[in-house]
Amino acid sequence: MLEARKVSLRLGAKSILRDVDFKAEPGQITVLLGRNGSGKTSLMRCLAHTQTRWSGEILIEGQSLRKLDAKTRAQRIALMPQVLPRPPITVRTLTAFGRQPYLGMSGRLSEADEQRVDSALKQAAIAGHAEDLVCHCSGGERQLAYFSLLLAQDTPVVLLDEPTASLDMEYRQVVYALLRQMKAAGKTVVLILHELADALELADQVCVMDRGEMVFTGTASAFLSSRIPQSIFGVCPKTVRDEKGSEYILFAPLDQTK
Ligand SMILES: Nc1ncnc2c1ncn2[C@@H]1O[C@H](COP(=O)(O)OP(=O)(O)OP(=O)(O)O)[C@@H](O)[C@H]1O
Repeated sequence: MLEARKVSLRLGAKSILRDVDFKAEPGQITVLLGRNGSGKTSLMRCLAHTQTRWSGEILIEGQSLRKLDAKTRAQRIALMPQVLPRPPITVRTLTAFGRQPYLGMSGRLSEADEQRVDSALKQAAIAGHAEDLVCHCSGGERQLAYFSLLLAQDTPVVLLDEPTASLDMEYRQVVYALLRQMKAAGKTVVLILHELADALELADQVCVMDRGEMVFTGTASAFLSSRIPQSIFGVCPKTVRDEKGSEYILFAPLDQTK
């Protein structure tokens, strides 16, 4: 469980977040939506404490985020950032970094750590590239390599900032399946997405930010019956049914719906 109470962030003269309340539950996928520049990444960075200049309160499993030391924090919360570095290290070495918060004085991976690295590589469907350099991976492979790192870190809370950006349909489905596995494992999963239809399909909870404020929190169906699609995203949801009777949500730009 991850909770933010009245979180605000000022950077210089700019007010980036204002009194944001946010709650994400274990065993659920919470999707954070909003237009470009609405404050999603800033909020996620505060939640992971990679941005430390926030005020208010953030609780992780009931404990104040500020009171946790860096090692404990890394055992509780993992962040996959929007921009993924391309270091000249292998995918296996990258994944092994996920075990760092658990290493003892020797700094060496135990047998159990090595097994966790192997299982994370397999789970993220990237074991076949374990010895490839991250800097030589394709965009999709790199995304899966960082998923493998996230899995190896074994935290109850995972935060992902646009984990499917630049991925093709096939890789996107792999990532969505991994997110569902994390949810089934009881993790608190929070992600930022721009694809509304995908977001609604995945989300147990939808949160919408606008100009640094949280303007909507609810289920996908509450989102669809609200004015948010029109007022924030300028689109109108339409339900279409295929010949087998399966329903899909499409979003038409407002000026095409008149
Ligand atoms: N370090 C900074 N200094 C000043 N302004 C910043 C800083 N970081 C972010 N901002 C501003 O904060 C606002 C919110 O940015 P943020 O990256 O959180 O938005 P976002 O909703 O994640 O956008 P996107 O969907 O484009 O990734 C933007 O106006 C951005 O310019």
